[in-house]
Amino acid sequence: MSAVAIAPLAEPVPRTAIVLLGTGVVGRALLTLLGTPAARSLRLVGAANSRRQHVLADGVTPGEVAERLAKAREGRDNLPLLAALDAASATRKVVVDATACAIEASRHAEWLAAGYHVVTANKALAGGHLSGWRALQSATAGGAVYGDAATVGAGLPVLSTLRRLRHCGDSLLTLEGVFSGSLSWLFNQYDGSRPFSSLLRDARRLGFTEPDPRSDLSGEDVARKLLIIARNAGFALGSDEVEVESLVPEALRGVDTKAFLDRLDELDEPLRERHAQARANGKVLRYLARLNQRGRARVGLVEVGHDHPASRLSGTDNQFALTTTRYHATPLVIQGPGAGPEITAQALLGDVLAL
Ligand SMILES: NC(=O)C1=CN([C@@H]2O[C@H](COP(=O)(O)OP(=O)(O)OC[C@H]3O[C@@H](n4cnc5c(N)ncnc54)[C@H](OP(=O)(O)O)[C@@H]3O)[C@@H](O)[C@H]2O)C=CC1
Ligand SMILES: N[C@@H](CC=O)C(=O)O
Repeated sequence: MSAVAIAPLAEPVPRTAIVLLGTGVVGRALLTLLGTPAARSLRLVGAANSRRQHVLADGVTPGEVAERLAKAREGRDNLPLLAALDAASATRKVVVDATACAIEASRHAEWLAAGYHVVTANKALAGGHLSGWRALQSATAGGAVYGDAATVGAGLPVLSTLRRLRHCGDSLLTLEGVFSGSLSWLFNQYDGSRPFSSLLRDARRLGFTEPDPRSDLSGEDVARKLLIIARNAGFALGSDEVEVESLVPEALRGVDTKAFLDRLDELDEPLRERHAQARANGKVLRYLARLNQRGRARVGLVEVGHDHPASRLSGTDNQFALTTTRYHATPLVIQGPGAGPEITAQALLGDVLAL
């Protein structure tokens, strides 16, 4: 039998072309998923970190991104990335934002208005000033989709559930829970036997914290999630309307990230005292977020009894208790791991595939 040469199949026009901003812990986990069969309908045409980018309209191999970026010349410009999306002739063009960069987030509305879908783990726009949220609402009116599942609960079905309830005429009355995976992980195991700073180093190493962990400890990241949920529920809540308790000592608020990381031990004594006080009261510490029926919002550290639902969480568990006009006798509770690169990347991939 003679061997028959089979001509390679012409590369089909991809249905969805994507560019990835951010190749940190979440971005890298997404690159891994882009190499799996689940992502076969997608073509990655560019990727960037804060300093460099690599663009190829014919397709970038996800597994080669790190090497390509390392070899690329220094310089960042989003225009070639958007041009690669246009040149791919795909049915859908998607910018995936896996950065924590406020400047990139400030461009989301502009990209949407230009017809690019945006899928984001970056909460800075939707959870920032109300004007940014309003700009997003106007920008999606043209049909481009804002994929935001990763911004709350690292992809737990919170926003999708809320939208579904609203679609049926239900309304959110109150919201309460633990919205931070890193703070959940920290307080679920902090018993005073190990310095808080040592646990925080582990949380950072495991990819649970924000690039600057002060975004978690200051309550800012939790406040953003509360704002995103509240706004999706129809509350036009301004970022200055959330009362936020910061766990970052005054002296560590203005220093740069490196200096902060070098001085983590300064967190230990104040938290040891809070923990001892809670224990003396027969309680445990949990960082809770609350929105009441009058729209009053607060995030902060609370002593809760052992009968409180948040006292029974483990790992990075988030917990969202939604009381609505129809879930009013007991709340609808969504609970599960709320931080980590792999689940967050999956939330991004899910939003891209859902387009
Ligand atoms: N970790 C988690 O569990 C979760 C994270 N998120 C969100 O995911 C996002 C990313 O988090 P994470 O991966 O942990 O953070 P990392 O710090 O690990 O990664 C951030 C990445 O963004 C890159 N970056 C910064 N500015 C720009 C820019 N202007 N253009 C392109 N790339 C840029 C950084 O570049 P460089 O490498 O050069 O520094 C880095 O690669 C954050 O918004 C976070 O809130 C959401 C849910 C859960
Ligand atoms: N740093 C965040 C990650 C997800 O948004 C958290 O701890 O929840």
